Amino acid sequence: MEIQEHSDLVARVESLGKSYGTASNSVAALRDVTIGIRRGEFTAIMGPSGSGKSTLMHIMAGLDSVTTGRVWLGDTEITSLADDALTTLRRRRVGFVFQSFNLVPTLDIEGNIVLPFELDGRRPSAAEREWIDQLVESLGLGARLRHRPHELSGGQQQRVAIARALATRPDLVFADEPTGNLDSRTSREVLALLATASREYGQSIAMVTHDPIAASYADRILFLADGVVVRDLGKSTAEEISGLMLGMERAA
Ligand SMILES: Nc1ncnc2c1ncn2[C@@H]1O[C@H](COP(=O)(O)OP(=O)(O)OP(=O)(O)O)[C@@H](O)[C@H]1O
Repeated sequence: MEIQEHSDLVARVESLGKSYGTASNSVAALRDVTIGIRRGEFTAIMGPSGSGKSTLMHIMAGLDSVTTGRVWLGDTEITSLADDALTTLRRRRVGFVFQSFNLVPTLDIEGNIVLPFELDGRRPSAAEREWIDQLVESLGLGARLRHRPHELSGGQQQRVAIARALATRPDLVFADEPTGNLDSRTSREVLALLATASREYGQSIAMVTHDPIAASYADRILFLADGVVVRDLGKSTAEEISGLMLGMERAA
């Protein structure tokens, strides 16, 4: 039965192809990709520039359309959902953490963290409020709730973005180079927070990264090359990941 086979997957794509441009001038960003993101895991997506990482992430998050193939978020096939249904689904079931933090500058930290609820036209329930308070506490943001994003350091801003992404307990958090703008010490803190969210709260996370150290925090590492998944690794050290990347570059 399809549902049982895939019940441990929080997102999956089947025979996914994505091309940009016109027929005569077409770029194949993804070619016949079939892959699932496992529930409760922290998955890193790696690969050289132009290998299709962002395209895969955007399609799985319902931010971009497919050329061929099918996409599911949980049990919902999103491939043919109308825009408004997709927007609602994304708001309720997906969280995002970006390299550039993407906080709303005019809102204070509290306002940024509860924004996903506001956008969904509601306020957090008592249980959700408790969860948010717990997140704020564990991310060390308690003293900052009335501050604006520009008053915080980069690492603090990214912690706010993580709190916002986790606040609705989404099925899946997508993190796009979440440490790209942070120094190495702050990067490690942010990565440790993501790993903790996955380990302790069962949060599923898919993170695009170029950085072997960042990927070493993940439970699983998918490597893309030329629009195809070429390796699917379990937890690995930064050295193992670097070695593999070097080998792939030499083979290319
Ligand atoms: N909107 C677009 N229009 C045309 N081509 C695109 C578009 N977006 C991506 N591409 C092409 O698709 C391919 C895959 O791009 P993608 O951004 O997914 O790669 P990536 O692995 O995320 O790269 P990077 O690590 O540099 O961000 C590339 O050849 C890219 O030029």
